[in-house]
Amino acid sequence: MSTTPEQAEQQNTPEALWAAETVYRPDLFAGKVALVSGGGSGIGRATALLFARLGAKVAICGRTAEKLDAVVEFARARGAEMIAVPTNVREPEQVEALFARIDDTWGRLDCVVNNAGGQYPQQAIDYAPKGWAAVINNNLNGSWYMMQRAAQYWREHPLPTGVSASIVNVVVVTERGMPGVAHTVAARAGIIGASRTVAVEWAPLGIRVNCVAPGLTATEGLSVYPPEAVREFPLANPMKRPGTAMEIAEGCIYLSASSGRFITGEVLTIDGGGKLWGELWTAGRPEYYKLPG
Ligand SMILES: CCCCCCC/C=C/C(=O)SCCNC(=O)CCNC(=O)[C@H](O)C(C)(C)COP(=O)(O)OP(=O)(O)OC[C@H]1O[C@@H](n2cnc3c(N)ncnc32)[C@H](O)[C@@H]1OP(=O)(O)O
Ligand SMILES: NC(=O)C1=CN([C@@H]2O[C@H](COP(=O)(O)OP(=O)(O)OC[C@H]3O[C@@H](n4cnc5c(N)ncnc54)[C@H](OP(=O)(O)O)[C@@H]3O)[C@@H](O)[C@H]2O)C=CC1
Repeated sequence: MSTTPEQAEQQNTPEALWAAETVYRPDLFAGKVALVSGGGSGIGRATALLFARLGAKVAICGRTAEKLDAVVEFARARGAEMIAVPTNVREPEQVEALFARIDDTWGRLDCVVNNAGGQYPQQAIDYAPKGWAAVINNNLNGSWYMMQRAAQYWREHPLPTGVSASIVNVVVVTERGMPGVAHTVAARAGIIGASRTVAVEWAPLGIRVNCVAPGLTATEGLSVYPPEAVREFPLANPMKRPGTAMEIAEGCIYLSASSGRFITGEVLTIDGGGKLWGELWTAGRPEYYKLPG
């Protein structure tokens, strides 16, 4: 990769993220509360720290308490208000407890970035039913439980007139084939479809619902991909580099902030042009598709 794993790791440290340049003004989210799932690492951590830098009170969730605690400790040491709520988004009762904790702590919620997710690379023809179900449960059902609970929260606790609530679902690019991850493409296409429909149903509640579709992004999440796939990842887009967690975070902020106030039901693709050109073999390139020489 033109961005090496070491460079990606350096860009993704909390220190580097906190110091990274941003176009946004520091009080953009003053008085507002944001929830970021999967906030203990990668894109979720970058988004949570950016919300915090811009004045939001932030709740982060994920399954691993240690990862969340490290982010919270870092942010609090810099004056931010942040809480960690260990949560498996696949479990509706844990999602319920998460929203109760936010309500008890701040009595308000403005923005949800529904970023938690994951999959594993394998040729689709070999997926075990349990593996397909795990990915669908994580990325379709888990994301849905979070969206639905957020909407219920805003139905019970409407924001002041003129202030919209925002849900941003982090998905994948679904317009093109993505060999090796058909299960996640299916799950995320479901979330995109649901988002377009509830963007209409929930507009009367003042809720905007959008998606961000990252292209290949250098995070610790890429460690599950085989080395031959990772070597080819620069071929995934015409810019011939992976995106950074900060580049995806800034897109999530754009849709969450007042900059997104007339945008709902949309998918913002941040992929360096990858859906227009490039090759992505997440489980390695099969013999049939090997290039001559
Ligand atoms: C446009 C460009 C897009 C680029 C896309 C490609 C790049 C994308 C990158 C990312 O999204 S990285 C960020 C996300 N991080 C991850 O994906 C890593 C985490 N992944 C996981 O945690 C798992 O994949 C999971 C399935 C989501 C975890 O669920 P769970 O804990 O319930 O699963 P397991 O108990 O581990 O496994 C259940 C079941 O799943 C099958 N399975 C799991 N891993 C594999 C594997 N590596 N190979 C084949 N099959 C797998 C298997 O059936 C498991 O059952 P058992 O065999 O264990 O009984
Ligand atoms: N990096 C990339 O190239 C791309 C990433 N994406 C998507 O972006 C999102 C962030 O990925 P990225 O930052 O790269 O990778 P990470 O693996 O760093 O982030 C995924 C986060 O989600 C959390 N998570 C996973 N499953 C659950 C669950 N069931 N409940 C709660 N939290 C969960 C993980 O924490 P824990 O394991 O502790 O629960 C982790 O913090 C994911 O949805 C990913 O699929 C989409 C396209 C490309």
